[in-house]
Amino acid sequence: MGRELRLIEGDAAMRARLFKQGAAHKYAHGHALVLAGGLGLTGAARLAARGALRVGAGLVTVAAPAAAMPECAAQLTAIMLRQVDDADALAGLLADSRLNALCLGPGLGVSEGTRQMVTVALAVQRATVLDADALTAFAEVPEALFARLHPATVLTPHGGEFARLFPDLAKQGAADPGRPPAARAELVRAAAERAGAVVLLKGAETLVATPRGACALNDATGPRAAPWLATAGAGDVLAGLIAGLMARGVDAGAAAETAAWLHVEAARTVGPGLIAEDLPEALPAVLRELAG
Ligand SMILES: NC(=O)C1=CN([C@@H]2O[C@H](COP(=O)(O)OP(=O)(O)OC[C@H]3O[C@@H](n4cnc5c(N)ncnc54)[C@H](OP(=O)(O)O)[C@@H]3O)[C@@H](O)[C@H]2O)[C@@H](O)CC1
Ligand SMILES: Nc1ncnc2c1ncn2[C@@H]1O[C@H](COP(=O)(O)OP(=O)(O)O)[C@@H](O)[C@H]1O
Repeated sequence: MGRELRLIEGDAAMRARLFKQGAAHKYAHGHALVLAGGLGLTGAARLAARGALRVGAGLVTVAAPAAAMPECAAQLTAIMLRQVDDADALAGLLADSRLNALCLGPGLGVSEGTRQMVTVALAVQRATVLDADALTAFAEVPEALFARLHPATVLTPHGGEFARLFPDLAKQGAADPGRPPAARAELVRAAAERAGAVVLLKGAETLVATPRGACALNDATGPRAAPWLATAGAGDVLAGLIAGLMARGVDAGAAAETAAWLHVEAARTVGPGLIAEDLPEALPAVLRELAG
């Protein structure tokens, strides 16, 4: 018999981890850092950063290379901005241990520079989300990535990215939407065990597996269907939501599950016509409804 596949729900445990209490100041709610790509490529990181801020990280900073600083500065207000041109500069910035959750990948580019930044980020052993180009950059050398991962890392591949890192598991149908989630869950568990990190495989039926063998389903079919979530940048926002929750101290598995659930609720609040920018802005209504 297969192992349990839990359904992610907006329950009391989720409420307990989402709502801020008491008189704590902003640093008590964590500081998320989102790495941005070059000129003209910063939209994805800005979407992620906005998600991190809306989900309650106390502070969010975007780090961008020199050429992209004016573009970011023109677009960011509550979100802070720092210049980071390469892996050495990132290492310098990370000397500030208050930057407690990192998000790398959206719009970052598939390059040696991205691999070096991922390596630096993983070396400091802080809560980290790796998405998009941070995954694709290791397509030729997935074992080099897995060797550096730690349990506070969340990988958020879509089906294509999953196949680049786990080609054998993809061939067995891990990301095949025609297969039942319970069958796919075993393959996503195998991915998480191999990687030594949480793996969130995106789709209408998103699966979240931990390296210890737990697996949960965020079901966006049937009554929770939100097909309009298949829009450019939606996954970038999801990566930011996870980073924001981890900045607040939520562990990797719970952060991935909670973010996936909120993401679909936000999409359902907006409805058809949704674009990625709408997702962070829909969060206050989702959180209000969840609070009851
Ligand atoms: N506003 C912005 O700035 C935005 C910036 N963005 C940034 O762009 C960068 C590239 O990201 P990306 O995801 O668009 O492209 P890529 O990594 O080449 O993968 C796409 C290929 O994979 C395959 N594929 C298979 N299954 C799949 C699935 N389930 N879902 C999706 N794809 C699937 C499929 O190939 P096929 O199967 O069709 O041959 C497809 O052609 C990245 O940095 C991202 O952050 C975007 O987020 C958009 C908004
Ligand atoms: N048919 C669908 N129904 C519900 N959610 C979907 C559907 N298709 C994709 N999604 C969600 O939309 C997001 C797309 O992310 P991704 O593929 O990374 O796009 P991008 O790179 O443009 O941000 C994921 O969170 C995924 O779970």
